[in-house]
Formats: sequence, C-alpha cells, structure tokens
Amino acid sequence: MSEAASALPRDIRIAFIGGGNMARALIGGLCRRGAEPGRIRVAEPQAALREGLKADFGVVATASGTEAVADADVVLLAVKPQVMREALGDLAASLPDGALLVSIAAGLTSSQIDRWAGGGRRVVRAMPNTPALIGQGATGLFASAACDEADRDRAEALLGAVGACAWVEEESQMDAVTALSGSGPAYLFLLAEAMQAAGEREGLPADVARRLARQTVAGAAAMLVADETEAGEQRRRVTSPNGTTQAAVESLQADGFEALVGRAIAAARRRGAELSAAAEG
Ligand SMILES: NC(=O)C1=CN([C@@H]2O[C@H](COP(=O)(O)OP(=O)(O)OC[C@H]3O[C@@H](n4cnc5c(N)ncnc54)[C@H](OP(=O)(O)O)[C@@H]3O)[C@@H](O)[C@H]2O)C=CC1
Ligand SMILES: O=C(O)[C@@H]1CCC=N1
Repeated sequence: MSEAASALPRDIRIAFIGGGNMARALIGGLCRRGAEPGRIRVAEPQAALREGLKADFGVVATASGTEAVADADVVLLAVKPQVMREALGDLAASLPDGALLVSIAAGLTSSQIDRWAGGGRRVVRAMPNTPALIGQGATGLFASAACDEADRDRAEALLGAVGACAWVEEESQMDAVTALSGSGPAYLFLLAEAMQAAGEREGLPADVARRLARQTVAGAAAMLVADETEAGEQRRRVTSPNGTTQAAVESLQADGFEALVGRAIAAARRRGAELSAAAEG
C-alpha cells in the first residue's frame, strides 16, 4: 500500500455524481484533509442528503448533474451500479472534454463507463471503503489504457488523501479488491455485532458488552496499523498455551472459520461480475 504519489492540488475541481454513503465518506475525508469545499460539487437527487452535505462540509450540492460537472477536472461517479448507465447517459453531453472519470461503482468495468459516457474517455476505477471518512480508507485502483501517468497521479492523490492506495494491473482483480476491502468494513462490524451479542448471552450487561466489543475490535485493528507484525503473530501473542484464546480459536477453526471467510469473499467477488452483466440490461 502506498501513500499518495503527490498532494491533491488545491485548485482541483471535483464533481461527485451521487451524494450517498460512500460519496459522503470521501467528501468528509477530503475536507478533513484541507480540500477546498467550494471546489467540490455534488449532484444528488435527495434534498435531505444535499442539505446534509452542505451543512456538514460546505460543499456545493445541486440536483443537477449538468451543473455539478461544469468545468470539473475530475468527475467521481458514486451512484449505484444499477443506475450508472442511465446517470451517464443523462450526463454524457455535459461532461467536460478533459475531465478524468473516476468510478467507484462495484463491478462496472472501465469500458462500460467509457461507453456509457459517450466514448473516448479516460477512466480510473477506484474501490474505496467507508473508513475514508476518518482518513483510514483503503482503496484499490485500476487505470484504463487511455489514462496517462498524470491521470494515475491525480486519482491516487484524490483517494490517497483519505487513506492508503494500491494499484492493480489486471482489471478483473478489481472484483477481488471490492470483495476484500470495499465490502471489508462490514465484516468487521458484523464481528463486533456478534461479539457483543455473545457477551450479552454470557451474562454481561448490554452496555458493558457493547463497549468492550467495540473497543476490542478497534484496538486490535489499531495494532495492525501500528506496526508491520503479521496478523498471525499478533494473534499468537494473545494466545496463551492451553488458555482461553486457544479454546476460542480452536472452536472457530473447527467450525470452518477460514473457509467461511473465503466463501464470503468469493461470493462478493462473483456479485461484482453479476452487477456488471446486469447493468447492460
Ligand atoms: N457504501 C460503500 O461502502 C461503498 C460503495 N461503493 C460504491 O459507491 C457507489 C454508491 O454507493 P453508496 O454510496 O453506498 O450508495 P447510496 O445509495 O448511499 O448513494 C448513491 C446516491 O446516488 C443518488 N443518485 C441516483 N441516481 C443519481 C443520478 N442520476 N445523479 C446523481 N445522484 C444519483 C442516489 O439517490 P436515490 O437513492 O434517490 O436513487 C443516492 O443518494 C456504488 O456504486 C457502490 O458500489 C464503493 C465502495 C464502498
Ligand atoms: O455493497 C456494495 O455493493 C458496495 C461496494 C463495496 C461496499 N459497498
């Protein structure tokens, strides 16, 4: 994983198409890192979301995609895969010629994005995740053949402002990236939910179980970034011989924990390919 290749230029104009959960996380992260809110425009049909983005970050929010993309250097496509084709069809004629398109949509290929945007576009696919909101994102990136080094630098500066980035050279690998890190925060939240529920079943008051489960997941995650020690070694340091952790880990492994995670990530990867096929309609 790398830090941003270069700092995000202060005068860059970014248009977000879609102002939902992931756009909000990215916008919040960018503003937190000093991006100029007045240079960020968001097209979002829901008035409540527009008002929230304006109030929280001071960005320009509008219902009109055409208005949002006018003069944009980068157009960040943050609508659901199922509506991307229609959204780009509406926008194609208004997209500035030189604008770099950055799609964060799961599954959709760079050639689909290019075709729906009218053709001849430079497209970067990016797969961020919601911890971008607090500058702790992880983003996988792929650049289409039409992109040059400056496009790659620009995309990495944008996503690198809200966390770590890693490029893949094969576009098909973006579905695996999505399954691992795009969806990944949900797996950790599910673990926190399950640990909290188990703590309650073992007799802890709900508020105590909640606090301990959340801080345990957060503390363990922080240790993974605090140094480069492998996760397996960090796990071994918790596991006293014949102790309580060993009993729990052996129970998880006997129940097929690794295979379960593997199947879940494969299911998410396959879903990406399905979303791409379905979007052709
Ligand atoms: N959530 C996540 O953790 C991640 C999501 N992504 C990707 O980000 C994209 C957005 O996901 P997410 O933020 O979760 O989805 P949301 O539904 O929260 O946000 C999408 C927003 O786009 C709006 N919208 C629909 N059509 C248009 C249009 N033509 N122009 C402008 N805005 C429009 C939607 O409005 P309405 O609801 O009224 O249709 C909605 O508010 C998806 O492609 C997803 O694959 C990528 C990485 C992580
Ligand atoms: O669930 C989804 O499809 C999106 C993509 C990755 C995270 N959320």
